[in-house]
Amino acid sequence: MGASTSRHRQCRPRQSPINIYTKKVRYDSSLKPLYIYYDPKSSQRLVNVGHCFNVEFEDTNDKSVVSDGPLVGYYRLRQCHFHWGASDKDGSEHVIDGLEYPAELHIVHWNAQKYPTFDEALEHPDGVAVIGVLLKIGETNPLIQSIIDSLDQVKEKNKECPFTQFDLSSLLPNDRNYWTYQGSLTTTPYLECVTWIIFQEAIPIDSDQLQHFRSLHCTSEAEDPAFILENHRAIQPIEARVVRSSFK
Ligand SMILES: COc1ccc(N2C[C@H](O)c3cc(S(N)(=O)=O)sc3S2(=O)=O)cc1
Ligand SMILES: [Zn+2]
Repeated sequence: MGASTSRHRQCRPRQSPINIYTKKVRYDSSLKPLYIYYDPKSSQRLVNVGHCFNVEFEDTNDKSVVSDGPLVGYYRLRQCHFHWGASDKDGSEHVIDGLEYPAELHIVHWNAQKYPTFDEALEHPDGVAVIGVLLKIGETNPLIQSIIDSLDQVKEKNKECPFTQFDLSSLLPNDRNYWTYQGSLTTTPYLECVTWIIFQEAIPIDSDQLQHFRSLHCTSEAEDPAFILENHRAIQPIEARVVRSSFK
């Protein structure tokens, strides 16, 4: 192994996303069920950030949180966003036994019990918790349609619009079995601060709804238009990590 490779391997040992190879997952009976409460009054706005769109939530209080599961303390809801592909053949970031899903929802929380601000939490290995929900092609998803109906207002990069009363908890799968591992942000600066919690059950989206995501612009109003055709990062080496499951 060359010096640069070994240096690379040593300095970024917990990158995301990864392929979850279910035969190598370790069932952990000490993993508790997740406690998730999202108050629809926490949702504030929809923002086109250039590489995706975020639903942003009020995170100056503890009205919307996740706790228990693999977590110590509670983590405050901050934003959720999606990753997708240029076609329905791929688009998820996490891959299950080599199977790529057409999209993936990320629900981002930060450790407000331990750290004073989100920016501070980003600097710590237990600072952020992201719930990942895989999406599969199926029936029209009414919750996602409520977002799509507002996407025209944020077509270009840096545009935002009010987005209130969004019931994010209705987007979660009924089955709460999950995998968990220590990883990173999947966008720059790839900070290794994330406890990943990936639900085993996928939720439905229809192909037309996904096509709407691809119509968003990665360019601002002042630039020649270009589209966010895809925004999923390639899988990363698992290194010395073990993925744990809450189920057998
Ligand atoms: C260093 O400054 C910052 C670092 C990160 C961020 N965020 C936006 C990122 O796009 C991003 C991507 C996340 S993902 N795909 O779930 O791993 S989570 C997340 S974020 O909300 O933390 C903002 C400022
Ligand atoms: Zn993401």
